[in-house]
Amino acid sequence: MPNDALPRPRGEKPRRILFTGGGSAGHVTVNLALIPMLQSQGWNAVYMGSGGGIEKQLIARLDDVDYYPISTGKLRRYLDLQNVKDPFRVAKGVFQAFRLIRKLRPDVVFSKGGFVSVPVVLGAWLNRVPVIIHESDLTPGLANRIANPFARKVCVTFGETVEHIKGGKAVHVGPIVRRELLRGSALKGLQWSKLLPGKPVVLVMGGSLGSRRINEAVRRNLPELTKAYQLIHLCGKGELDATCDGVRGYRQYEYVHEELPDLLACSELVISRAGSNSIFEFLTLRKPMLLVPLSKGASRGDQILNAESFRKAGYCEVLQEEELTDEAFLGALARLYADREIIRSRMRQNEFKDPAGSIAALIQEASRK
Ligand SMILES: CC(=O)N[C@H]1[C@@H](OP(=O)(O)OP(=O)(O)OC[C@H]2O[C@@H](n3ccc(=O)[nH]c3=O)[C@H](O)[C@@H]2O)O[C@H](CO)[C@@H](O)[C@@H]1O
Repeated sequence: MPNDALPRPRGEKPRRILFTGGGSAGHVTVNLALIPMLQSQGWNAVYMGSGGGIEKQLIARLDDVDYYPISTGKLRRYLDLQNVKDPFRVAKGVFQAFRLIRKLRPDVVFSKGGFVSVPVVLGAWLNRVPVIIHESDLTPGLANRIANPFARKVCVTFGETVEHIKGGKAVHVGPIVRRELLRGSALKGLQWSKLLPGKPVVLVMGGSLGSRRINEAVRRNLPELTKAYQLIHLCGKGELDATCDGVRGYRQYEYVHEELPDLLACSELVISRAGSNSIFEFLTLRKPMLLVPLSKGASRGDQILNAESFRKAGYCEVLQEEELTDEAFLGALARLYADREIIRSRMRQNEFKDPAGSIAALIQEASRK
């Protein structure tokens, strides 16, 4: 924990904002986009998350953001011995968050959700610090549903989400996309991945943690896939497969950071899970997508709804996990490639009006009250 966690007299400049959110990158990347923007407007940003989660690693890559780890428990939907211990961990987290927030005295808390955010929201509420929540999925996650009564506003990415948010707190702002993603260079992407110009590149991204189902489908079909495409496969931590290393036109990486903009720029199509941040990034960059949403058995089914909304808008092909045969997979990708221009023209009709600016305005407003 940083040493400068000292009380700060109210009214002293700059204003301080406490961010939280974690568990997977999808609960952090919105914060990664907002933090530099708010810092440039004079805010002092601090972060509260778990001691060992991905949020800690991702926030460490930013300048001037002090990180405060707290105890946290997972909100599981399945039976597990940890379920007995976790309520105690969450209670400890609430206590830690309460004390830290009393010390740090932020003007406002911005929560991107994920299980680690619940103690922080409660700690803020107990200190009477205004809370703004962000929900990027079509239906709210469990953490955000628990946090809703303690929040002033809930910013949402999908228009359809407004009706799922209780208390009339929803504000439809649209997707928050990291600015650097818009500045990719196709040439650099090809050079970095050592792929060739002229043959279409498909980027495979199974969400921030990777997806075994997608990884297996891609690797099983490599001989067929590499006839038509080159592949950049972001397969998730611990999911590299050394037996595919020499395959011509195939590159695999566990997770990429600053290379992602260039890799996206050189990709014609994307195969992905249907995590909300990822698919809105692909939409913003006009990348036709083949989506394989996480099944209801393994989640609350939010990705199925995210994917269905994009399918209706004509941005993607969708295959449910149980439909993921080799024939269906290759067929859907071939259709996507054939339809890529029409899909891109539909995507071009979709313009979002400064979502990050709308959130900044809500943050300013909440911090004044
Ligand atoms: C298994 C699980 O619980 N998944 C949830 C999680 O997904 P997940 O954490 O995968 O979230 P998203 O797909 O929304 O976002 C992933 C983020 O990681 C980034 N990225 C990914 C790979 C990489 O190599 N480099 C990189 O920077 C992407 O650009 C994106 O910004 O949060 C999403 C948003 O609430 C939900 O929709 C998902 O259902």
